[in-house]
Amino acid sequence: MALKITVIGTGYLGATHAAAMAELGFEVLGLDVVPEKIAMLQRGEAPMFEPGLDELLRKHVAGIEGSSGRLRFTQDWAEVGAFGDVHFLCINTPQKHGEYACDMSYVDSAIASLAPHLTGPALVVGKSTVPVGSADRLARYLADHSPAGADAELAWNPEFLREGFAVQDTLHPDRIVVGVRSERAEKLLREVYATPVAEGTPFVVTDFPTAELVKTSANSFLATKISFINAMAEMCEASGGDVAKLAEAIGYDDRIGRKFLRAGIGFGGGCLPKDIRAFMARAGELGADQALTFLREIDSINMRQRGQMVELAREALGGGPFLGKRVAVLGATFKPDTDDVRDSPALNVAGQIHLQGGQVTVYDPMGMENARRVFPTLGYADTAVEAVRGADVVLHLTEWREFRELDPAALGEAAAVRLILDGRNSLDPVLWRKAGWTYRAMGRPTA
Ligand SMILES: NC(=O)C1=CN([C@@H]2O[C@H](COP(=O)(O)OP(=O)(O)OC[C@H]3O[C@@H](n4cnc5c(N)ncnc54)[C@H](O)[C@@H]3O)[C@@H](O)[C@H]2O)C=CC1
Ligand SMILES: O=C(O)[C@H]1O[C@H](OP(=O)(O)OP(=O)(O)OC[C@H]2O[C@@H](n3ccc(=O)[nH]c3=O)[C@H](O)[C@@H]2O)[C@H](O)[C@@H](O)[C@@H]1O
Repeated sequence: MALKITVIGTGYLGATHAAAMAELGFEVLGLDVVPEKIAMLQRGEAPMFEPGLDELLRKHVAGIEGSSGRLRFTQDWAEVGAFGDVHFLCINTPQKHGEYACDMSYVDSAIASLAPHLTGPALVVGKSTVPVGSADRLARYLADHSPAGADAELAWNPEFLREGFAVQDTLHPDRIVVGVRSERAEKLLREVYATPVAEGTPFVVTDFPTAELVKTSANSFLATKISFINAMAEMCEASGGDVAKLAEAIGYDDRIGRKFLRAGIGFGGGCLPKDIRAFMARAGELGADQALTFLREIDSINMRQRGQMVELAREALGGGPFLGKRVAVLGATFKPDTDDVRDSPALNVAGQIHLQGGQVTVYDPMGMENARRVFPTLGYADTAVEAVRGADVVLHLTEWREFRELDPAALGEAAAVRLILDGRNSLDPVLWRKAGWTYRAMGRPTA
């Protein structure tokens, strides 16, 4: 009989994981503590914008005409405890307020709610990104707080999906990593992931600390590539070089690779920034000073990029205060193809200029609702052209395809001054300059 799977926490990761598990043929029950999310999911609607997810939900959510009926959602812990053979934890692990460390309270609370309801045999599988050592602590908690007959066991299975590609990444991952303490746990996880493994996805079996560290080091490496290229952008800026050409040229070396070498306002989102900070905090606790010092530099280069963008805008406007200047901001999400504005470099830059007296108007194809909620005092427009109307400078801060397809000539009619700063190094300078715009990007020649 097919395994029964529960997914606890149905946000960006969990909603996708639940739908993907149903697609792989399992009976799935998702749980969240936010009633609005459950209500949306029960209607087959994703609680966020993620390409392809609504379609996958509608294909499987029970009660929707023509669906497989394999996917249901609930708020009832007893139902979840009794339902599953494998319980995936997809709970948020944000940065603690005012500290670098990871806030594990949401995961702790979810395990505390689940444990007493488990019926055996039950495998609880952590997917959240956590500080190394957490799985060991949670395994002990589970052993102490689940009913004896439940035979409950913990495994750790970090997730590597990217927002914007979440469905594809979940169904066809680069690799599957599992931290396990028994053959039973490994066997169950091999059963869960039999389809991608049969398609050739590597299945890496390891211990708890390694599984936890694989996740945080993978994100740290990605962050390192971005901060490296941003440091090179500074060198290019100082010497007249072109960081886009430099990235292309070094990227042809297979050992370096071309991905994650786009210079600009740096990385944001609900993961990379908080994950490297949590890694730093944990490195500090463990006395791993090299790791701490190294990651601190990656983080500070990244945060500096946002300030650099503000200074570039100030300089382009002739220096001095932003007071009375009209600034159009294209992009609010932390990257394209998502509505996620968590720790968004674009909103951060927009906010800094606004707080310094600039009259900022933001437009984003998908992130307007979330941006308005977290930054209600910024100005917002319904289209790119409206945002640009009367602007003294245009900042391109999230590289949506819609912005690459804009007609610079038409936009020029709306702007007061044809001045564009490309914070994502992804517009075509030739096209914009041809239409009479002054185009500037960090680490690129001025003309
Ligand atoms: N968003 C992403 O692309 C990826 C996220 N991750 C990791 O996955 C974890 C989850 O991240 P997201 O999905 O982005 O966060 P999220 O905030 O979108 O989703 C977390 C969900 O857990 C729910 N929740 C909180 N406390 C709960 C409790 N006690 N019981 C049941 N549900 C509870 C929340 O209501 C929320 O819906 C984090 O550790 C993150 O670092 C890992 C890889 C990719
Ligand atoms: O742990 C997580 O949650 C996830 O974090 C990242 O995924 P994601 O946050 O969706 O976004 P990325 O595509 O990695 O982009 C992160 C940030 O880096 C920026 N970036 C990316 C690439 C680049 O060349 N330059 C650059 O500034 C993006 O604009 C964005 O702000 C990782 O890529 C995933 O593998 C991981 O699972």
